[in-house]
Amino acid sequence: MLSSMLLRASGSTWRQLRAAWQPAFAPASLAGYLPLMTGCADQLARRLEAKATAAAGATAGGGSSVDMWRELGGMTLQVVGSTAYGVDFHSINEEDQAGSGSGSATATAGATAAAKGRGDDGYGKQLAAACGQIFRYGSPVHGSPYLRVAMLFPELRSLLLTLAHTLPDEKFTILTKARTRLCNTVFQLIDSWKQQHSAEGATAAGASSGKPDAGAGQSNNGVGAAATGGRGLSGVAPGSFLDLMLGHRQGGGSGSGGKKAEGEEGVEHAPLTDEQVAGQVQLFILAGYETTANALAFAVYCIATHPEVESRLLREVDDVLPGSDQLPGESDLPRLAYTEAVVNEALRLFPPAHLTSRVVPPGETLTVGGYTIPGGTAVYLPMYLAHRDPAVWPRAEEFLPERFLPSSPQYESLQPRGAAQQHAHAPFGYGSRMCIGYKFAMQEAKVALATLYRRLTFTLEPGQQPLKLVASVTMSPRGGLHVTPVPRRKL
Ligand code: HEM
Repeated sequence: MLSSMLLRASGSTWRQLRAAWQPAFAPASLAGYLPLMTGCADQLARRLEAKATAAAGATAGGGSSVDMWRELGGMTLQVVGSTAYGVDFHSINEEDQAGSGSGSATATAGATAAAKGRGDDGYGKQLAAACGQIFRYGSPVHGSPYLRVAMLFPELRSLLLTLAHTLPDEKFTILTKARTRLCNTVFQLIDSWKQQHSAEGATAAGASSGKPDAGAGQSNNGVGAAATGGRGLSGVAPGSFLDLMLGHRQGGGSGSGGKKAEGEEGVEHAPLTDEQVAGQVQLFILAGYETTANALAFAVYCIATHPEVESRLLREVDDVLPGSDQLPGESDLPRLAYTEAVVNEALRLFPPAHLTSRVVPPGETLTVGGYTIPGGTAVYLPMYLAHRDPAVWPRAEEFLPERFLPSSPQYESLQPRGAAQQHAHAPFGYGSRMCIGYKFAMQEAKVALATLYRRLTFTLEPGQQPLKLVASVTMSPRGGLHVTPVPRRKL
């Protein structure tokens, strides 16, 4: 499954996969995900608010410390997991299930109810459990020693994998079992999707063998139903990433899944196989869960250490969302300009994807800073360092969201300088391999901050400043981010 993922693909396979991904990030699809994003953030906000209030009542004046990085991880996993598979992922702490449903009809609560009604609750739990084990035991830090050695010596990777499969240790066994469970569950979902669509008169046969399912178009446009919990007979919600992928391979018919990618007009790609579809859905979660959680945790840290930024953010949030239970809607997004600037500036100082790479095309050379690099060489681009380069960024080490706020009087004086100016801010990379999910991530981060800060502020626990970092595939706060949530209003 891993070998068929967009991230690892190249050449025409990469173009084929990238085209299949595009519809999931079209404006209509993003608008459809919005209620799920705000619903999950609201669920987390209410849980933290209730926890803080209970703790303050128990010990007069005392608060309740939480690891905000972990909490945000539960929320972003719930968002990408539910969006990806179209089933409720149950990854925000179970405690809040009771508390969340009452105040607002959150999308998640709706999806949960729908899932229970349809008996597909089990899918979400199975997928979430398998993903959890894959994240843990697939990482070089917590996983098998084989993975650590493979990270140090990438050229030995295939040999080490063969060895690991022949003589597996306990952690590798857990990882392979979790991957098998995940694959089986996804294939069940794909089969049920096919059954539903063939029951609707479509021809769903042949895709696994690589044959197009021509003419099996779905009639609904699907967008938004993933978020509202409306779902087809199959248990896969229309408008979810899985639904869009399956629709895409049916030759342009299904929902927004049939749209061609930008610049792809006239280009025909072979339909994706079941295995390729399953691989993309898994990558959607892998790529979108921890990166966005880290970005949000870094933003919370930056806000907590800059009271003037916090005051301005709260003013904007209160202005845009004046109603006591109001969640951000599509028309509110352009009005959350300062919130977006806060996310961008946090991404500059703390880019979760701190490093990316390119390979100089074989047979060509690349000249950088007076050095000539031969073809076939891997070149690493350290975004963390580039984002703090004082030759490029005025007041490089300071947290100043006004850099990203054109209406601010400080804007001009804070812009990056020199030849690198155009790509100086690159938390999502650049060029044709730029992060395909960046609009999804920015929308989620922005509405999550607005929804959380509408109810709460966060005070850092002693010892959290300066922030300690750990960098592996992504960069995250070392040991989490420990804060006390402070409710903004009396309950
Ligand atoms: C704050 C959150 C995120 C950050 C910081 C981030 C960052 C990045 C970076 C730096 C790259 C490599 C770009 C390059 O080499 O030029 C990348 C690639 C990618 N990202 Fe993201 N990402 C985030 C969220 C997401 C989300 C939410 C998704 C999907 C739902 C996603 C899916 C992908 C995929 C599929 C690729 C590979 C694209 C390709 O190779 O064509 N990312 N991301």
